[in-house]
Amino acid sequence: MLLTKITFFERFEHDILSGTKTITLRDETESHVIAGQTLPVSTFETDRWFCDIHIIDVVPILFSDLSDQHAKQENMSLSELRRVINEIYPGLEQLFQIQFCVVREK
Ligand SMILES: CC(=O)Nc1ccn([C@@H]2O[C@H](CO)[C@@H](O)[C@H]2O)c(=O)n1
Repeated sequence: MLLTKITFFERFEHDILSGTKTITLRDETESHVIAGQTLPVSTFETDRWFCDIHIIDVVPILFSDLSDQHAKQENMSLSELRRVINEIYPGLEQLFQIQFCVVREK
């Protein structure tokens, strides 16, 4: 079943809107989006809509294969990215990289 919306933690809103965060790494349950889809984005905390994103692609990626390139696309250092993912998805190895661009803003 395709997702019809996606949420992000509020603390990433600025980076998403400024275009410095262009990927998100999710678990399998949150990976059901496809290239070409446009999705409304809201904050996880209060479900406040703040933009629409266009999905560029979705590819599987292992936690252990994360590189500086992924971190750069998250506007973080690699150690920061690994720590953030470990907090959200403790011990999870199989992730999915969703690449996106913002197409409409609040
Ligand atoms: C419930 C919900 O909203 N979940 C998530 C899950 C992930 N992320 C961000 O994606 C990147 C890799 O995981 C990091 O920047 C994360 O913080 C997010 O913002 N929100």
